[in-house]
Amino acid sequence: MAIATQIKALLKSHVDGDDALFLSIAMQMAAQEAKQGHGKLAKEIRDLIDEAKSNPHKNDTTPIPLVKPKGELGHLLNVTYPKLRLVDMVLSANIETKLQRLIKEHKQVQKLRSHGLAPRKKLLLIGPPGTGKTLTASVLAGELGLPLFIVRLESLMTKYMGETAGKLRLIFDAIQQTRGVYLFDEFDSIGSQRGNSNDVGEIRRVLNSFLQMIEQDTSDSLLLAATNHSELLDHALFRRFDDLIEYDLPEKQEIIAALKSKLAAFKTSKIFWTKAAEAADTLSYGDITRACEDAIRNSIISNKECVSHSDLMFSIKERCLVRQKQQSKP
Ligand SMILES: Nc1ncnc2c1ncn2[C@@H]1O[C@H](COP(=O)(O)OP(=O)(O)OP(=O)(O)O)[C@@H](O)[C@H]1O
Repeated sequence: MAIATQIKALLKSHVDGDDALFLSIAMQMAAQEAKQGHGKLAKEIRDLIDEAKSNPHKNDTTPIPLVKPKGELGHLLNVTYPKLRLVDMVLSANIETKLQRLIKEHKQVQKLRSHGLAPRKKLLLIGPPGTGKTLTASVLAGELGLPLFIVRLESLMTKYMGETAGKLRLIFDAIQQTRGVYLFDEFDSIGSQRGNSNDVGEIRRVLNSFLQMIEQDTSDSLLLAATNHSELLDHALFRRFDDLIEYDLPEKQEIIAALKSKLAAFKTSKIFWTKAAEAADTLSYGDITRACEDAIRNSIISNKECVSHSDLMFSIKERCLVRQKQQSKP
């Protein structure tokens, strides 16, 4: 049977991501077993080595098999397999740099680990609605070939708040067991420092459980928390995250890029992009997406072959009115 030093060497080569050394130690073990008369075991090890050689890990982002949470976990997590890429987003230079760095770190996780380091993996995403926080989670999952798990907060925060810490435990066990991108959307409902006076003690307990679990997490999963209300977050939370990404409404050039990208699926006649961007300057990316979809939909329904400048301006103005009404609500 294999001796402890060989097992140690095997594990070390695995941690270092040194496949050649791993297989060579395994070959030595097969030879040793054969010498000791364990022919069947030796053959089984050699067959496994042959299989590993003919099917090497291509890189660290080999897609993992499809998973679907079952039982209680199925109520808490919603899984998808996004195919989106960074190029599908319009990004400020600052956010793009941060996301590219994160993707590189996760694609080269073994290299970092061989130096005793871990990739950045706990991100706090803050910013107004429709500015790309959820889209970022999809893009990271798409770029890394990982499943995206969105935590269903309405199932987590039941009226029986005492159950919430147990449910959080289930989620953190899944984070450990299944590598993926895990998004806690509307995170302020857990991370808030306030709460109404009845449940403030319970919310505090849930927050403390979350803080403990995030601190103890040693998985290779990415853990994202997104909120539109960073001002409500407990200050203790900020330092538990490896990076903070701040989203904002798009600037003029970003609006133009978003309009062009969202209209790309349909023909357009001459559009005055700067004028359209000026009209849309209070809108989020989410609103711009809807305005473009409205304009395309209207053109199709009216049997037009393309979206004209006035069609687009009409849809943008409609969206601006919706936004104004939302903002005037108390
Ligand atoms: N940076 C972006 N580039 C291109 N499209 C974007 C971008 N951000 C958002 N969108 C578009 O807007 C839609 C809504 O964005 P998303 O759901 O990511 O917003 P959010 O910040 O998570 O909002 P909320 O806080 O309301 O959940 C996306 O599905 C996408 O079509």
